[in-house]
Amino acid sequence: MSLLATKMSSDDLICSRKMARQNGIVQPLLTDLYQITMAYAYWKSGKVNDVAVFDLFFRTNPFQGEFTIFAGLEECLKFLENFHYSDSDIEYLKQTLPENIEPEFFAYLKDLTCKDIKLSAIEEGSVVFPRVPLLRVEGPLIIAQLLETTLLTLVNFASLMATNAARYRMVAGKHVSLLEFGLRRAQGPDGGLSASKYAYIGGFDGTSNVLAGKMFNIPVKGTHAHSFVTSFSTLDDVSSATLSHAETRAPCNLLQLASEWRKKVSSIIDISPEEASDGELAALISYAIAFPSGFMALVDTYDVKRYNFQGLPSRHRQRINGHSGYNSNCGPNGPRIQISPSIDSTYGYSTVERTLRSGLLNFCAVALALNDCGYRALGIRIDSGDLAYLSVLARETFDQIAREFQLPWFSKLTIVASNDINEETILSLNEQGHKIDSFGIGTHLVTCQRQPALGCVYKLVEINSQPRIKLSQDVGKVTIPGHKEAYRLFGADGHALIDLLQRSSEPPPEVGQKVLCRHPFQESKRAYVIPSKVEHLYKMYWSDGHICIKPKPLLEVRERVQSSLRTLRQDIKRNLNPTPYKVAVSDNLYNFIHDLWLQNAPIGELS
Ligand SMILES: Nc1ncnc2c1ncn2[C@@H]1O[C@H](COP(=O)(O)OP(=O)(O)OP(=O)(O)O)[C@@H](O)[C@H]1O
Ligand SMILES: O=P(O)(O)OC[C@H]1O[C@H](OP(=O)(O)OP(=O)(O)O)[C@H](O)[C@@H]1O
Ligand SMILES: O=C(O)c1cccnc1
Ligand SMILES: [Mg+2]
Repeated sequence: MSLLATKMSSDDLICSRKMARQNGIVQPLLTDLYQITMAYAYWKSGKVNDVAVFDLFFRTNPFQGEFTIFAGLEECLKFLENFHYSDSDIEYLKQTLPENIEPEFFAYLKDLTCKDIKLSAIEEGSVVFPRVPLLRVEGPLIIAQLLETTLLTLVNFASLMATNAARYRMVAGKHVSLLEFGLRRAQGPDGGLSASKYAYIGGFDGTSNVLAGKMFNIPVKGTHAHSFVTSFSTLDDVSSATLSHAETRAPCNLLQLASEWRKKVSSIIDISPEEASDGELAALISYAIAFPSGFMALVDTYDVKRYNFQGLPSRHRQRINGHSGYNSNCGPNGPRIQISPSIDSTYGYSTVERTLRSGLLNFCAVALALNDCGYRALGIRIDSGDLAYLSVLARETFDQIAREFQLPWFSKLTIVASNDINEETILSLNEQGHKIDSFGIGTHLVTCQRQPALGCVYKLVEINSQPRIKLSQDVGKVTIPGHKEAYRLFGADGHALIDLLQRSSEPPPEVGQKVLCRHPFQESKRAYVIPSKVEHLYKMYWSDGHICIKPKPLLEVRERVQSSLRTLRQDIKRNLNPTPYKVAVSDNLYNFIHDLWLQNAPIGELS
């Protein structure tokens, strides 16, 4: 990956690790009012010593998929560690809650910590499935209840984002670089920061978000914007054209060199230099002088819309799909690129042609001038038009130049594509064939446009050792009661086969031993499984007032996502109509659920 990236010294790395701290707004008051009013009502009704078990789980996988990535655990642990109402929090609550609240309740809140809470969880970065609790919170009812909203907000978006990012990684393949460019379009500053963190965990390679880079030690990368190009009008805008040669340090006039190269290249790729924008050339020269070793140019500024046809109805714009006219051939004066006829040729140049005529020509001229000064350009970014078609044309141009001037590295220049990209766009680009090395993705990724919430819930499943069930007309919403364990059973081929929930009092399933796995609600759906491997999904992460298992660094969580995804069969991960992964309960738990269900469901009377 060769986008312009910042360099970090080891001091910086230490500093950024120290900075990997709890987001400042995560604190006990980041909750719903009803948690605190319930806490008071529990306290008033003598429930201070009640002990509860809550499960945090979701009911459906997002994005019409059949898997989810669990994320947010590290933040949950930091939240438990720092849980404490400050004096000003207490003061605020005194002013906000009704006047009849007894002062002793505030004294109780003031001393509240999570020291009596136990938190068991699935490892962060694991693939997870509906109904299998991601977190199990045990401890005093009041404090366990007070944690609900904050734990949900920490897990819901994190898991949704990590899943979204993992899906982009799956469709893009492992050799394409994925950059998160979403901060400007995210759901506010905190949404943007979380999106950068969990996009990285899900498989993105870097972010343009500088604070995320500093706080979480994520590689920060980027190119430049259209405004940089449009701020230059003529070649006179190049204030200083001198660049020291990389090795000899001799002064080189980049403006002169680039202008000469533009003439030479234009004859080779059959584009007239008069058609290229001088302002754009001035901008690219200036950027190259600022970053001679990191020259990455946005080449689509002067496209048909911006240059010639402002306000043209969109139906007249260059449209996507269906291009077939790209291929290179050799003309009478040497190699040529054949440009396909533009769809809206009646209106002048299409985006495709304009991008080639101006941006690409100017880029090649500056890249070749930089080469004369001992530097290698990095590549281009395309942010409009038919990304498949343009990337192929750009690569062909690079290949032509590589051949013509014996510069093999020119063929390997990076092509970055951006502009409203989503999963479907990448799938479609793959189908069409493209030469893109890197996708810059913002809006669809960070806003999770296809599904904006995961829908994790936090349900009471046991109180004072008594199971609790929440009934619903909708069977899918009936909770699975009691203190449970979760196991992942692997099949003979090594893939994960089924997740099994059991009562904690039951012995764990064993390798090679037949286990009856039952659908939690449909009696006839059951199967025997002889696991080749059994993975106990829960570990205790928080107990006795401290973190028991240190959260792994982000990079390891990121690797965990990929290794966990590899345990899933391909048909469960496929984009279209994936096969559902099975989640089952043991026979014992099945009977327990249904006995409790009958006990709790009143018998109606017909009249
Ligand atoms: N070859 C392609 N196949 C499928 N989708 C594509 C292809 N090329 C681009 N796209 C997508 O098509 C959409 C094009 O949107 P839009 O018409 O707004 O862009 P544009 O024509 O470049 O205009 P603008 O200059 O305003 O950005 C984007 O979402 C882009 O990601
Ligand atoms: O399209 P997204 O997936 O949201 O990716 C981020 C977008 O943000 C930038 O555009 P913007 O028009 O804000 O600025 P620019 O001048 O750099 O293109 C960038 O060029 C992308 O188009
Ligand atoms: O660096 C970039 O190219 C970038 C950053 C944010 C948004 N769009 C593009
Ligand atoms: Mg843009």
